[in-house]
Amino acid sequence: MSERIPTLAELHALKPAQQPTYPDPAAVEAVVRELRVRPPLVFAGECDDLRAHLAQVAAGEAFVLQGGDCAETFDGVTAANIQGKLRTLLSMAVVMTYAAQVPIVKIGRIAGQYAKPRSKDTETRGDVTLPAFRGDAVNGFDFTPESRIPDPRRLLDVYNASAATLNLSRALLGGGFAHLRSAHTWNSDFVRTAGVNERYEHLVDEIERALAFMVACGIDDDVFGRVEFFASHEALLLEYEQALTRIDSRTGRPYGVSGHMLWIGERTRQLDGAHVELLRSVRNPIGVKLGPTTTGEQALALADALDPEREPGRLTFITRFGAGKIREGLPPVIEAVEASGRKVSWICDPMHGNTFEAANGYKTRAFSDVVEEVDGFFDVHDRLGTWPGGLHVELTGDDVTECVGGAELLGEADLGTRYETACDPRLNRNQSLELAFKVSERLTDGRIRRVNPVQDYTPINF
Ligand SMILES: O=C[C@H](O)[C@H](O)COP(=O)(O)O
Ligand SMILES: C=C(OP(=O)(O)O)C(=O)O
Ligand SMILES: [Mn+2]
Repeated sequence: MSERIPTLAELHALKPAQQPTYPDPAAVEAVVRELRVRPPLVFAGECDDLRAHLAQVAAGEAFVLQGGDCAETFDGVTAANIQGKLRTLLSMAVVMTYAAQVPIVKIGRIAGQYAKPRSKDTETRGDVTLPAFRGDAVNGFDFTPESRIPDPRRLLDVYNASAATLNLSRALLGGGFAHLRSAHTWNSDFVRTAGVNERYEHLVDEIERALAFMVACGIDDDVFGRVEFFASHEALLLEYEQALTRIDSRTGRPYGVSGHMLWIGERTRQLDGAHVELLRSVRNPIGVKLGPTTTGEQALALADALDPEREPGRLTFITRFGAGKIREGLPPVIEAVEASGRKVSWICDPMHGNTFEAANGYKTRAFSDVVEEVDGFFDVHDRLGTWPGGLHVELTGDDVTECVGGAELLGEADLGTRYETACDPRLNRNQSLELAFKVSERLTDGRIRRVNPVQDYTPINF
């Protein structure tokens, strides 16, 4: 890990991919100056806590649930929207914890997930071609020439939106919203889907009985009232991320303070690239997305660059091979990393390798492909004797119609009913919960090492 924060000039000299071309460099400098004096959004000590939890994941003693929007939007910073996502994540986590009896490390794709890498620089509608939408952090979603011009002042809006989102999340999760006794209410206005919902209600009934039993035994159930929750996003925009990289006063070492966990995307993980250069300098836990072309050699080189000290919990590989490629493509990558003696966390993103365009033009994913990739992920790890460390998904708290399939049997003709994503199609609440049940079935395959959450994972967490 390099201990010096690279300058923006040094990073730009590395010709970073997927950066906006701002029309006014002076405006960018002014924004960066302003960001540099804003308070950190997260505390470095919290990043250390998450790294410690991820060390347990790498050791096969905990499982990660990481989820949220593909692209957060400024309009989406409302209480209802944030609560909806948290409720979805909490209900998934409770299902997975109860069924699998393994601590679930809860990480949102939230409070910073505003910038998008794109496969094409432009978007064409009819005979009009404009710059692609790159997330609210960069330009506007409206398909007009003015709106698509990158505006650096949006980075200040990202900071403010992230601060507001974190503030509400911290208040809710520390203030009773996440108490296990409330588990029924997280699901109370779900669209009733036969099977999934009943299963959830049944499970929560059992948890309530267990809680009542513990209270009767004299255990204070306040310990089930708080949830540890972490924020993560793709560290894509160098101006924003570098301006929010600070020296921690406790340790004198650099931390990215825009989120607890930062990840490098599939399109920006070049070994000699600017994103690797910036993130190797910070102490946060770091993720790297690995797509279907990844070789064992590349993964190992990334691990050496980003985690030279082999620090437990430092590095997470988020694999997104696609349902049809994971069984062939993932084993050599895991084998190469394992053979080096490294212990990283392996997380499955079953979304990004499974995107396709429906006949009616909607960008979508099939729930069956998502499940197939998750199954492939568990099968590969089972076969290699490695620990399947977690799940990374794009989801929302709303009953949207963006991914086809699932218990509601959404078809391509249904996609237009409620298609609201600003970028990639997300699982809706029912599909998310259904996936949580599938994952917990795989986690209970008789393979998990049972741990005692009270002794091995503090603070107490459901
Ligand atoms: O969220 C991820 C990427 O930005 C997205 O998958 C790219 O999508 P595109 O192919 O529509 O640009
Ligand atoms: C861009 C994303 O993924 P990837 O880098 O894996 O394509 C994403 O997570 O939204
Ligand atoms: Mn996405």
